[in-house]
Amino acid sequence: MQDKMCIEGYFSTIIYRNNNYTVAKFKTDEKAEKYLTVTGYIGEVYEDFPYRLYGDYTEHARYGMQFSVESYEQVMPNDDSSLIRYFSSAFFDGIGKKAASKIVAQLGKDAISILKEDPEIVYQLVGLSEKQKESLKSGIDNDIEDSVVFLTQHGISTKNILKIEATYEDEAVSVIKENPYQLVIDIDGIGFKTADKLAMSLGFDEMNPNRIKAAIVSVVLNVSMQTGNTFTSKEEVFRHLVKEFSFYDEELYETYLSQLEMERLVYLDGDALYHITQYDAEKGIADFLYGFPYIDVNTNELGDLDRIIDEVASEFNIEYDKKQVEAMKTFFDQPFSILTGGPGTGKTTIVRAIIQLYKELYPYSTIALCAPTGRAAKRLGELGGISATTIHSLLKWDLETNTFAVDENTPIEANLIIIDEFSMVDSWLFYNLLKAAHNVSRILIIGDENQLPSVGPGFVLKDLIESEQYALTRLEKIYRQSEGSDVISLAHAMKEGRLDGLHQGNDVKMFPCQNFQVKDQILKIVSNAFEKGYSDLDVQVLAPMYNGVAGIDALNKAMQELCNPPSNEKNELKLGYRLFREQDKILQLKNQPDDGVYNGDIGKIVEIVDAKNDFNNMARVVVDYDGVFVEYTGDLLQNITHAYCISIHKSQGSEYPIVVMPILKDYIYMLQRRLIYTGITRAKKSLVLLGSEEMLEKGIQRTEYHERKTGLLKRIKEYSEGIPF
Ligand SMILES: Nc1ncnc2c1ncn2[C@@H]1O[C@H](COP(=O)(O)OP(=O)(O)OP(=O)(O)O)[C@@H](O)[C@H]1O
Repeated sequence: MQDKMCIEGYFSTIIYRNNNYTVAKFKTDEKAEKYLTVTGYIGEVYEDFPYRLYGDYTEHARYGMQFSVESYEQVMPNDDSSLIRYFSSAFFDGIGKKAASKIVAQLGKDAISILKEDPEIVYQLVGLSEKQKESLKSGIDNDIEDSVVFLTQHGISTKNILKIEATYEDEAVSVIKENPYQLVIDIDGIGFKTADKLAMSLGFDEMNPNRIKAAIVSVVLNVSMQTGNTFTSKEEVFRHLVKEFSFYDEELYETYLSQLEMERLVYLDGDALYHITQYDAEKGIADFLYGFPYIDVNTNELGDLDRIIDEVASEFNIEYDKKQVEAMKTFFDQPFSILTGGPGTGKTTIVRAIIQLYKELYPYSTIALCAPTGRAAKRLGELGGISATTIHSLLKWDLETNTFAVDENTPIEANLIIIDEFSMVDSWLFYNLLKAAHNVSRILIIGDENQLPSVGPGFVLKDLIESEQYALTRLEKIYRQSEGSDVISLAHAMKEGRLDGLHQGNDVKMFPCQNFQVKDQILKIVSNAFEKGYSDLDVQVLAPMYNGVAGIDALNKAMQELCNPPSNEKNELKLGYRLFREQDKILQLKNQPDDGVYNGDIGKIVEIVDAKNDFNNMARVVVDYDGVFVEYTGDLLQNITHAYCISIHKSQGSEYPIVVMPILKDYIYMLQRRLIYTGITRAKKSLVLLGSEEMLEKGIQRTEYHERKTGLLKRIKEYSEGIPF
């Protein structure tokens, strides 16, 4: 901070504000009315309080000299005029310029610190009404501004300061001084590292119990997030403590674990160690489903179901087979049911029928259709004549705090919830959905049980099915006969560990090639597809890893050259090792619900504005996601990457006309049946596999590899066996 420029003055006008990114007029000289435009992440500021801003002057091509703020702090007013301005500000209700002058005249230039130290002094002031004295006392008591100064001094970013203030209000400084690691627990977005930095600068000891306990909680959560397992083991966490924190005391470790368990930060189940959020999620799911539904469901009208199914069949001009009819009846018979099946087995067909039947049977009821990704939600919405949303937007997720506005107190206002692509739903998200579903009378989940599990911890679909406690319809007959049906046959064979039809079909091709040849082969295939009229959005290359000659990064670079070469007409932006260009195919990496764009969505860059041409002095990228335009600046730019080649995990929930998938020896540690199956079932029309058939064969034989450790099945069983816990 020391080597940064520093200016002092008052904020006068906020010109622009978006997620705390602020452009403001800042008065640097009150008498001369001198203003400067300042930009940066700035929280709530007060007009009548002087501020000290740290940062740099920047010359803006269009708007001239500006000051880019890196951090800021309030300055205690200490001359007559700024003190009078302060005491007559909105902080002190009922105190005007006259009364403020009296305060300053009696207490002098240290008025603020005198009042802070001894607020009772207000009663000794003369010339103020009782009301004014009370107002002075309560206004001065406001500690928030001290916390800004304190946190700034300890290197906490402005963004995090805003979150800390919102959570602790007046208590911020005292909470942090006592235990900075409390931030990890209370503030989403502040991790162990940030809190640790603060603690170290406050002089905390490396072996401070709060530090080691916070480290344990953070390791437990990180291991879960990295592995997808909902729990880890006591031993594994201890190994991390030894390696990363030089903590060797096993006895003390046990003590800390018991304390953390009592504080409800972790949960121990034998040797299995859960982060409390993961335990609560699994227990909460089992608990909710055990008692579901929580309201009376009237099933009297169902006498007519057979007739109405016939009506719907003729309306849609289809003859449902026995299993499909059974699926519909099960849905109406059971409040919670699961529909599973591979591609082309009629899942969509059944959902469409169920929606129609439900509307006829319960014309005044409402249906919430949702899916974990934006793309899947869009597809789902197209079939039922009802709009579908992502689960996150159904629950009104708040990105900043990672909380849901729709919850047990503000529940989902629908009678039926249908969730598609359920294999992608993790345990924590499902729990949050169920918590808000007490007024719902029916839930239907649909998913392909052979696909990869969710990115987040848990394997909910698998556990629910394996528990055998819930109504399940497994669709097996393949109906799709048209384009892409060879892909579907191959997928179904793969489920049994076979590769039927790999060389016979028209829609599936396998070309042998070595890893160093993959790039050229892909470029050839993509060029051929372009010649046939396909666009780069139609062809999706999928790979399981990022590094190496045939990794995602290298393939993206090569494909960018082919699909979107440099041109004078296209603006570019370099971000780290990536070079974005207008017209690039882009992948969204995170959920951004406010912008209507979600993890896994694919779009095209329509505009890149260089920082020097931007009003806010920030580089800007605008991406078009099929009509939804999203603007990225600052940190948000981390949320996009190139999408010519993406990971199989990221492709979950999406489908593409042509999928090209290298299967190479390089990927040996990644290849397993669920991964390959998920990748190939993304192909709607054709699938091109490149590489080694031997690796493909090996991969699909690997079924237990990387299987997740979860506790949901056990929790469900405990409930069904009536074991209280
Ligand atoms: N009983 C049936 N009679 C005739 N065609 C059917 C029947 N059931 C489904 N189909 C047809 O089979 C095709 C695949 O069905 P559907 O799209 O519902 O399957 P899906 O399981 O949702 O597949 P995917 O997961 O690939 O989207 C569709 O064209 C559908 O019209």
